[in-house]
Amino acid sequence: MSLSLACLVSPTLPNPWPRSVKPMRLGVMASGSGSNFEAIAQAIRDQQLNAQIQTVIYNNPGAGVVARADRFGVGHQLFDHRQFPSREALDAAIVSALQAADVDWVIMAGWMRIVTPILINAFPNRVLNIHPSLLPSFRGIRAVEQALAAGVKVTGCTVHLVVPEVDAGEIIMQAAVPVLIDDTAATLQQRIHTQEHVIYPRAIALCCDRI
Ligand SMILES: Nc1nc2c(c(=O)[nH]1)N[C@@H](CN(C=O)c1ccc(C(=O)N[C@@H](CCC(=O)O)C(=O)O)cc1)CN2
Ligand SMILES: NCC(=O)N[C@@H]1O[C@H](COP(=O)([O-])[O-])[C@@H](O)[C@H]1O
Repeated sequence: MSLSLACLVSPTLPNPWPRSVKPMRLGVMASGSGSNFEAIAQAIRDQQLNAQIQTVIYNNPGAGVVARADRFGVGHQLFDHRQFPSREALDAAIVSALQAADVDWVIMAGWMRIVTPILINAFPNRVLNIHPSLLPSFRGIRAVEQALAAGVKVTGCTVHLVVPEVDAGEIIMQAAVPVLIDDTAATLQQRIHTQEHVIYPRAIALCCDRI
């Protein structure tokens, strides 16, 4: 099955793909709370995902992902973007850390910085991102607020490959949620989050088993 068909695959179906014998080695990049990191780590613990998280890269001191990583015994490294002279310098440092951890896939889980070809080209077709809309609608930051402002009745989340153009890479999997009449950004974000935590581990399993 080509990956482009994968977006038709229900995230709730049992994974029909054969498991890789060797666990895939993941590097997770996060800027915030880390609930998607936790969903991935829990899926691994539950043997729903044949992978291991080698390291968590985060850019905001005090990000909630640190405590979650500690709870799962996963190491973490701070790369505060404000301490680097350029995007390129930040990305080069992150690439070195990811390569030192010998990761196969880079998993962006709420990484709120635009990355450069330095990072993307270091892991060709091996960088994934989760976005809180049904791409190509509502690219960029504040996608949930964009959907509310647009008055759409259905939105959702998307797992896609990362390319230099923001939120424009091949779509791997999507899930839709209704927008309710009394939704706030917080209530809609929560509904989307629930679906993110379902599809991200599934999408990673799909991608890792295609190698
Ligand atoms: N080259 C790419 N970089 C990133 C992608 C991508 O597809 N290509 N996905 C994003 C994730 N993302 C949306 O899903 C996203 C995150 C952040 C931004 C952004 O404009 N960031 C600003 C800073 C915003 C802030 O600090 O609050 C910036 O980097 O200047 C856009 C899209 C991850 N990166
Ligand atoms: N444009 C990127 C973007 O908005 N990403 C979003 O950040 C959140 C991170 O939550 P988490 O830290 O709890 O995983 C997620 O909802 C993800 O879709």
